[in-house]
Amino acid sequence: MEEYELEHTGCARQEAVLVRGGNRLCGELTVQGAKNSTLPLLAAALLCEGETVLHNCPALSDVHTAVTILRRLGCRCTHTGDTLTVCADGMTRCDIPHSLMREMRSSIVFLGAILSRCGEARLSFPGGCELGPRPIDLHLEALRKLGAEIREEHGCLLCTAPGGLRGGFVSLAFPSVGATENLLLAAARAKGTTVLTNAAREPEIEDLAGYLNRCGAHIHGAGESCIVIEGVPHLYGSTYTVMPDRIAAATYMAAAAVTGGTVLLRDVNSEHLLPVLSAFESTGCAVMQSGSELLLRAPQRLKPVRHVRTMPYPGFPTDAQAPVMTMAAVGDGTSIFVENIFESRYKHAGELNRLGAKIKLEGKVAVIEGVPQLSGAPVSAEDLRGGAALVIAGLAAQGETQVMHPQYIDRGYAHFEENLRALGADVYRI
Ligand SMILES: CC(=O)N[C@H]1[C@@H](OP(=O)(O)OP(=O)(O)OC[C@H]2O[C@@H](n3ccc(=O)[nH]c3=O)[C@H](O)[C@@H]2O)O[C@H](CO)[C@@H](O)[C@@H]1O
Ligand SMILES: C=C(OP(=O)(O)O)C(=O)O
Repeated sequence: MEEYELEHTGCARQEAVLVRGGNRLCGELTVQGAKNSTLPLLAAALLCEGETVLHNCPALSDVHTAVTILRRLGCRCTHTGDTLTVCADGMTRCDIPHSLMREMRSSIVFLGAILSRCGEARLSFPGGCELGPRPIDLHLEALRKLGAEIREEHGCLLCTAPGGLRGGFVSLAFPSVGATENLLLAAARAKGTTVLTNAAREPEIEDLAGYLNRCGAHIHGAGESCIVIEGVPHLYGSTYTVMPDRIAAATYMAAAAVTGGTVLLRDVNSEHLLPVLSAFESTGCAVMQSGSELLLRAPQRLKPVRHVRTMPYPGFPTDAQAPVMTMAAVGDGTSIFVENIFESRYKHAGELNRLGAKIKLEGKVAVIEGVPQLSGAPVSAEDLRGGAALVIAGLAAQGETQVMHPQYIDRGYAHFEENLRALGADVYRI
């Protein structure tokens, strides 16, 4: 075992992804473990006595940040390959510095876990990709229902749970993924029973509950709108395999699709992908599933995607909106997208237009008139999925595309260029 040092690139600002378009992508790929599952699972390690051993952790800068937070809290973190081992028995602190909080949105899920473990927590507001306002009012409201006292001072959240957290009734005004996770983490060891209604139903919630239950928690109904958590006094660290990343899978499918290619993905949970599979099928792609494998075969020219409306799970995931928009951009006809989750998640559209796409925006609606051919140009990633979408568009474009600020892509895709090269793409980090 070595001290944890995942080989994330932590790249400097002047780096770019260089794509020479035109190659048809063909081949096989094993999909990484889910970022959005790994991060709350690492926070869950704080609640456990003994070691948490997580297999299938992707090598991402966000995972690196989560491990840095854990180490700063006094946890021991080691890794072998994609297995991370965390022991929180020697935890010494209950605060996270602003510099780490602002690195990623998921830093906020440490709040529920630290509060439960220490009875107090001090941290600031989380950072992450700019997708419009991303308040945490629902997280704080939910934790207050469990007895937390939270004050905001100079941008810092000062949280205590005098007498410990107690179970309670919580109804979320919106099925927020992060607020649901924070509540599961806070309630798992609270005194008494917590009932959460209008909970997020994303598969990552089930993964978190699955791990906590393996450690001794009593959580019922994860994956449904009503979750019941009977608090237990102790949780014991366990071994667990992170679920496959449904958004990474959709991204590689889109990459193959825009090049008229064929890709066989391994380690996929097709059930989690149902909301996006119909979008692929509407473009004329053939999709075949067998066990944990999924085969996508794209036609030479895609049909339009027609309609995409992002919604909480089981609706179409907002995280797949940008990659799928690249397919609409080269489809034979007009597609209409409606982004219902985040206020400002179309920053990639203007950059796609630089590559020759025809996308018009009006509020939450994007109208995409497919063009037969994109043409390479310098563009800039403004967020994680938008950055991946620009690389995908570059694969379909004639000539060279340079995508600046690839550090966004490193937040969510492990070995992105390497994986695309394995499928035949001409793509390099420069
Ligand atoms: C690390 C992680 O898992 N990130 C995912 C998580 O983000 P995240 O957990 O931040 O997303 P939420 O489900 O909380 O946010 C959805 C919507 O609710 C709003 N909201 C949320 C919390 C709150 O306290 N108040 C509030 O108004 C947000 O501004 C947003 O408009 O779910 C999103 C929606 O599927 C995904 O795009 C992100 O990839
Ligand atoms: C928006 C995302 O992540 P985060 O919530 O961590 O910013 C994402 O994974 O697409």
